[in-house]
Amino acid sequence: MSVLIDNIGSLVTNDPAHGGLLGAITDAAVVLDGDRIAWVGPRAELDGAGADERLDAGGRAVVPGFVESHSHLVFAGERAEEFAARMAGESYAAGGIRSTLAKTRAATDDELGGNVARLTGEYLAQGTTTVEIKSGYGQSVPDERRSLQVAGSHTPFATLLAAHVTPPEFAGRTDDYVAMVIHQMIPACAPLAGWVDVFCEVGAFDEHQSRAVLAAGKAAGLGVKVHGNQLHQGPGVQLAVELDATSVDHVCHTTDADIEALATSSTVATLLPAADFSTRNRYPDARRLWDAGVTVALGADCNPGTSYTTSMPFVIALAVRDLRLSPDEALWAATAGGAKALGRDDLGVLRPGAVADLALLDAPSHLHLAYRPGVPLVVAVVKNGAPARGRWT
Ligand SMILES: N=CN[C@@H](CCC(=O)O)C(=O)O
Ligand SMILES: [Zn+2]
Repeated sequence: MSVLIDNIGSLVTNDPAHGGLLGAITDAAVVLDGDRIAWVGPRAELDGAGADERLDAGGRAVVPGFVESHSHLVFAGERAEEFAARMAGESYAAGGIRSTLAKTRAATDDELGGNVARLTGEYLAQGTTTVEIKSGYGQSVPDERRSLQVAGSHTPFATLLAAHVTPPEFAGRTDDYVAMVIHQMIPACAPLAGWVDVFCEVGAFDEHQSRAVLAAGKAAGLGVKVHGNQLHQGPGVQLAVELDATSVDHVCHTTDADIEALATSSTVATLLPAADFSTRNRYPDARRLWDAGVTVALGADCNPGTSYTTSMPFVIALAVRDLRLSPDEALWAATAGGAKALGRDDLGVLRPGAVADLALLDAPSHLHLAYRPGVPLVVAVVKNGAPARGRWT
C-alpha cells in the first residue's frame, strides 16, 4: 500500500542530498510504499498520481522517528526512593542495580513482557520508532536468556549486558562470575542478541574483566557496546575503540586521548544526558566530541535506576540546553546518530529506500523540540509505513 504524506510545512530528512546537516525541505511531501520511503521532496515537484491513502500534515513539521540505541527495559519494580535519596545528597553507585536484579529474577515472563510493552508504548507515543533493549538485570544464564527472549519479542535490537553487576551468589568473586559469563552465559545467549555489553566502571567491572567479556562476545559473533566513563575517568572509551565497538555509551569523563581515539575510530559516542540529569552526574563534553569529529548519538537510557524516562524530546532539550549541541545537531544525534549506534543507515533518515518511520510535530519546525521542553509535541507517528499513533488532520 502507498501513502502520501502531504502539506508538510518543514521536513527533516537527514539526507545530505537536500543540503545541510538535516537535509531540511520546506513545503514538502513524502510518499511511502509498504514499509519503505518511496519519494521525498518539495510538494511542487510531487507527481500526485496514485497514492492509496493521503495524510495531511497541516503545514506542521515532520521528522524521522527517533532511534533509541540504549535502553534497559527488561526489569521489575522501580527505585523512586533511591532517586529521592539522591536528590537529598546521596550519590549514585552501581549497587542499586542489585535491588532491580532481585525483583527481576522473581518476576514472571509475563510481568517482564508487560513492562517492556508499557515502556515501548511510551517511547512510540513520543516519536521513538526504534528501541534497542539490553538484558542485564538477570546475571545468570537462565535469567539473561529469558531477558533477551522478552526483549526480542519487542525489538530486533537486543543486547546481552552480560557484565552489569556481580550477582549476590558471586559476591567477592567477580573473576569467577566473569569466567561463568565467558564459558556459559555468552555461548547460551549469543544466538538471542546482536551485541555484548559491559559496565566498565569503578565498583562494577575493571578493564581486564571488561576486555575478557567483550572479547568472548566478539568471538561468539556479537557486536560490541560498552558502558564507559560514566561515573569516573577510566578505560572504557579506549577499550571500546580497541575492540572496534559499535558504540561507547555515557562518555561523561574523558581525556584528550579519549576524544582523539574516538575521533579516529568508527565507534559512536552515545550520550545519555537524562541519566546525568537524574544522578546529578557530570554531563559529557558533547561540544568537544562533536567538534573533534566524533559521531555522536543521543539516547534516553530508560532504566529504573539512573534514568526512568522514555522521552527522546526531553533528551533533545537537555542536549541543547546543557550539552550545548545546536537543535539541528541534537535532532540528528537522536535520529541518524542513534541509527549509526545500531550499525544502520536506513533508519533515522527519510530518503528513498529507507525504513518509513517518522513523527508529526504539532509545531512549525523541529526547533520546538528544545524550545518547548516538556510539551507533548509528537501528535502522530508512522512506523514501518503504517500509522501507529495519533491523528493527522
Ligand atoms: N550504568 C549502568 N547501567 C544503567 C543503570 C542501571 C541501574 O542503575 O539500574 C545506566 O545505563 O545508567
Ligand atoms: Zn545503560
